[in-house]
Amino acid sequence: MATDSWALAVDEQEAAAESLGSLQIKENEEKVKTEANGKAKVFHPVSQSDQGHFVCCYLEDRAAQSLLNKLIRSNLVNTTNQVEVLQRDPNSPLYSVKSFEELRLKPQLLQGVYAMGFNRPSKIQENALPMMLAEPPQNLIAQSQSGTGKTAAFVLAMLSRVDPANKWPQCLCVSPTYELALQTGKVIEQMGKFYPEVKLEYAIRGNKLERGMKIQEQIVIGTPGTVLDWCLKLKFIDPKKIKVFVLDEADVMIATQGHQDQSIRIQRMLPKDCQMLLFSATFEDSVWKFAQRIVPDPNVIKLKREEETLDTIKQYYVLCNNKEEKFLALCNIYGAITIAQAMIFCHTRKTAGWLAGELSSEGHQVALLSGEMMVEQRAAVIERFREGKEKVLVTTNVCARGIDVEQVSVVINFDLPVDKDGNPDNETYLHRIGRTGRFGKRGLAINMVDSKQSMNILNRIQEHFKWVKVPPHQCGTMVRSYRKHLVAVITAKSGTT
Ligand SMILES: Nc1ncnc2c1ncn2[C@@H]1O[C@H](COP(=O)(O)OP(=O)(O)OP(=O)(O)O)[C@@H](O)[C@H]1O
Repeated sequence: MATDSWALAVDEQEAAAESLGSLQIKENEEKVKTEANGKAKVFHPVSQSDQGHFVCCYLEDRAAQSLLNKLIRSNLVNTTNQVEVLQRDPNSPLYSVKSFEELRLKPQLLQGVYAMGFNRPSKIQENALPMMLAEPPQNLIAQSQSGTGKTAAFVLAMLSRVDPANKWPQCLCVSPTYELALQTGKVIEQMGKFYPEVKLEYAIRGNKLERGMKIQEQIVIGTPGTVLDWCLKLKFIDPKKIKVFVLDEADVMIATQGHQDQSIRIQRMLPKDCQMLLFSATFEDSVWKFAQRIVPDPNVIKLKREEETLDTIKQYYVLCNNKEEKFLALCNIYGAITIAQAMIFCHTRKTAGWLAGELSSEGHQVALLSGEMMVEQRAAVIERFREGKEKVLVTTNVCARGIDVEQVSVVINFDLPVDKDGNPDNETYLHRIGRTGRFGKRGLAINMVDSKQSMNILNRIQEHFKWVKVPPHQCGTMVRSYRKHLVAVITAKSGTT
């Protein structure tokens, strides 16, 4: 396919974008005429019902597209002290009053934290750590936005609680997937680098230990099935000696039937006074209630619905008619902006496979990750992506949660997330877009809308999170001033042959 009309030099794009007046942003209007680069253009708006209360920008020529490119680019540029600025803003989830020293961490752990390049704790770290380290130990159910440092928070709690003189597992951390368990394990290794007496074991598929042995490592991280086997069948771990039990991505561990059974069976084997720590970026109401029932007398850190999304992630949607147009729109986006790394989410393995093939034939370095792959293969794909060997990761929901790759600047919902009944999956939406905009970085989330039904899903997601309605005449300035939750339309038809 040709994207030559997108291959404008940056200067040319900027110059065209300066013709601000030529861009028309209208709502509920049947036809918008505009003049750009001296050419008259007719724009065909989507139907009024499609628009809902999103702001629509009709961008069907170079000048208009260039403006959009500029706006998008300006969203992706990070000022050098962005994180520091956010950490001083009381409204930011990265804000903290205290320093790591004031959190009274062991000197070895402080060294580890600083070696990882952390300067100050985030809000969740500042609030949760004193609760997790208090005596006597207290249970905690904690919610904080994606990429705000929950993992680091519970890892520091585990490393602080273990007694390195005791050579048996004392902290057990359960993650929903193999690759997340590996990722969290890496954080434990990095943070514990100056505390070598504390050792870690992975309870994940493929890690075969000799029958009859007892684990000596103080921290065990794993997936629920293997952890259960190691406690119950293989008796590698004595669950009665566990002091801290962490459920990462706790809502999915509770909401998914298989995970719930296994997690509850593990929990029942633990001593009554074992400290329970539950973390996630999202907790659907029913799951939250259930969590409070299974965790005795918990401290609670909960976000308001409107706080769940990050200001630093800008959201757009693209109107298309079918799968092929969605692909075209994707190519246009690639032709228009420089994307460090992107994650593209599809509903089925079949679509993911098709899309990865199409993108590869367009010359993109693409990795494909889906549920039917062996877990070791999946972990290898993520590792290559993390190392930047591939720039695009096409995946299904299997990768929606937790994966932390700093360079991901764009998340694309090729298909919007829906549950098995076809209703919007609000939680998965947040987790997916949270793969970008990690710890103060700016990110873009672009949703492909290809039917009335998918528009309806997007509208319901917007309503669920109480996102702000953007007055159309303010659209351009809103993008510039980074107002919250802007959702604009880029039409799919631009730049096609
Ligand atoms: N205090 C800090 N200062 C600087 N960077 C930090 C700090 N805490 C965590 N980070 C970094 O921020 C990124 C996101 O952190 P982390 O993965 O812990 O977030 P999370 O809240 O667990 O995300 P998710 O909800 O997606 O699981 C990581 O790369 C981590 O190294």
